[in-house]
Amino acid sequence: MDVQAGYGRAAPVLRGFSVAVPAGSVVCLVGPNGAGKSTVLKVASGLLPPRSGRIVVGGVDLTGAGPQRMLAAGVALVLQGHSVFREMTVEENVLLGAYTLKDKAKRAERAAFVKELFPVVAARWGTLAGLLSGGQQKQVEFARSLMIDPRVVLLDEPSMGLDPKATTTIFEQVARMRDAGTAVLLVEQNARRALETADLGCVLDLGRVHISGPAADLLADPQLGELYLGGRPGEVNKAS
Ligand SMILES: Nc1ncnc2c1ncn2[C@@H]1O[C@H](COP(=O)(O)OP(=O)(O)OP(=O)(O)O)[C@@H](O)[C@H]1O
Repeated sequence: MDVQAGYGRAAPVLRGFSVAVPAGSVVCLVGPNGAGKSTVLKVASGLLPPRSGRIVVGGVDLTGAGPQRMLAAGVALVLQGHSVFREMTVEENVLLGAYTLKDKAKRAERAAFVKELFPVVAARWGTLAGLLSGGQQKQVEFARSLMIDPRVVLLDEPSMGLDPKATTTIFEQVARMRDAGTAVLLVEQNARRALETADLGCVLDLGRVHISGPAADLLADPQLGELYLGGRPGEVNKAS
């Protein structure tokens, strides 16, 4: 809430930024390159302490908490690109997400849950993760992030580098995570597709919220479409 944040002595990237991610919803952050979308995720996951403002998780003020405390409070981060360990099996990769869970029964329960949620993960459980396609690896990362039963998952560009078919699957899986009870804060270059999956959208510009509201309203706003979503859906080049 009202977060100012930046890097080193440089001018702030976030200048009084606020976003709420209600339980059971996907919130999509949209904005031009360099607007600070990834920075929001770094602040929310405890990787970058805010210069001012507050971070509240489930009603508890966690401002200044590092990544480990944020994780313990139920904030999981899925990084941009691929972070599976290619030489380890899918099972080993997924179970890494549960290293803070000491209770074996709870670990097994969560593993069964993520296998049900992500059928590909279950089907390739014993396979080396490096042998999976990019979209399948991303689902392994989703499954790993859900092992701690997080309140909120932060997703940084999950469709990056994926072909259209894999992108569709990934957005379907984001919706399934939400439907299974996890709140999601999603950053995507593919803003239109992401807003189609999201419940709420928030446009970030110059370090502040430019506009926020139901994702469907943002998608329907012609001005936003021109500025941030690469034109209207299905719009053809009028000059041709
Ligand atoms: N580790 C860093 N050190 C210094 N400056 C950084 C660092 N990471 C990001 N920045 C700067 O912060 C600003 C916002 O970057 P950020 O990655 O949050 O934007 P973004 O909206 O996610 O952009 P993109 O869509 O291009 O990924 C940029 O000007 C960037 O150069």
